[in-house]
Amino acid sequence: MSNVSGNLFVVAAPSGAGKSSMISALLKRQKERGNPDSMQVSVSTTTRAPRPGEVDGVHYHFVDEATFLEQAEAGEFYEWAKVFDYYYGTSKTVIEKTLASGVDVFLDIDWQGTRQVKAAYPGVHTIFILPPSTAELERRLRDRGQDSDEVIAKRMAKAQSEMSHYGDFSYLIVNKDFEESVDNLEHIVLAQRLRRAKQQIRHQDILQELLAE
Ligand SMILES: Nc1nc2c(ncn2[C@@H]2O[C@H](COP(=O)(O)OP(=O)(O)O)[C@@H](O)[C@H]2O)c(=O)[nH]1
Ligand SMILES: Nc1ncnc2c1ncn2[C@@H]1O[C@H](COP(=O)(O)OP(=O)(O)O)[C@@H](O)[C@H]1O
Repeated sequence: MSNVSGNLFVVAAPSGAGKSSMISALLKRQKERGNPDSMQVSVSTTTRAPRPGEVDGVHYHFVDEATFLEQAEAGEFYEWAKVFDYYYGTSKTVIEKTLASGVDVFLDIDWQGTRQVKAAYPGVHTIFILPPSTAELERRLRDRGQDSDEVIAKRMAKAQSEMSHYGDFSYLIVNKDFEESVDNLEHIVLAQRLRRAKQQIRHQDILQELLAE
């Protein structure tokens, strides 16, 4: 177990901008570099139905509304929000344990959840992903081939208001060229990891000096 705690990152975007693909590509790169355990994506709980190919416990913890509200009432979520008619929430204990073990954690959450996380954890690094245009966003949602026309229309209708929250975030990536966008995400993550490690090592030095009589 590392004595340097992990960094918390929020990656938000309008649906279809590419955030899940970018996070997966970053995790794959880390694995290929022999660093597979340095970062994790938090698995949220949701009342949305699984899409074809989505696995319970891997993509989401899929629960019914009564279960979700019970968990929310019991304070089990770090943050939660209603997005596109469904509830979504982040488990508190998993985040705390993972960060304490020195692993960076990614939250793929919306702007409402981001506000709650910023209030609870001011050290969080927040990243917003924009598509190059709204026409391209719609193309990506269609090409993903996972949602009905009705669902896509609903997501497109909300995209503009979601994108209006980009100013709440510390970093902005326009996901045009995919590999370039993953490079940008990786640079942010590695720079913050280095910064935190330096800070924590320095804190240990200071503490040693103070206690060294
Ligand atoms: N607040 C909050 N938002 C979440 C959580 N999990 C997912 N979301 C957001 O809910 C929205 C819809 O997610 P999803 O149904 O997987 O669709 P997708 O983003 O198009 O793949 C996205 O903006 C996600 O970032 C969560 O735990 N909390
Ligand atoms: N830079 C890009 N250029 C073209 N297609 C992309 C790019 N980034 C992501 N995509 C595609 O767009 C679709 C939506 O991406 P996804 O990661 O599921 O978005 P989100 O998680 O933000 O909803 C997927 O089919 C993905 O392969």
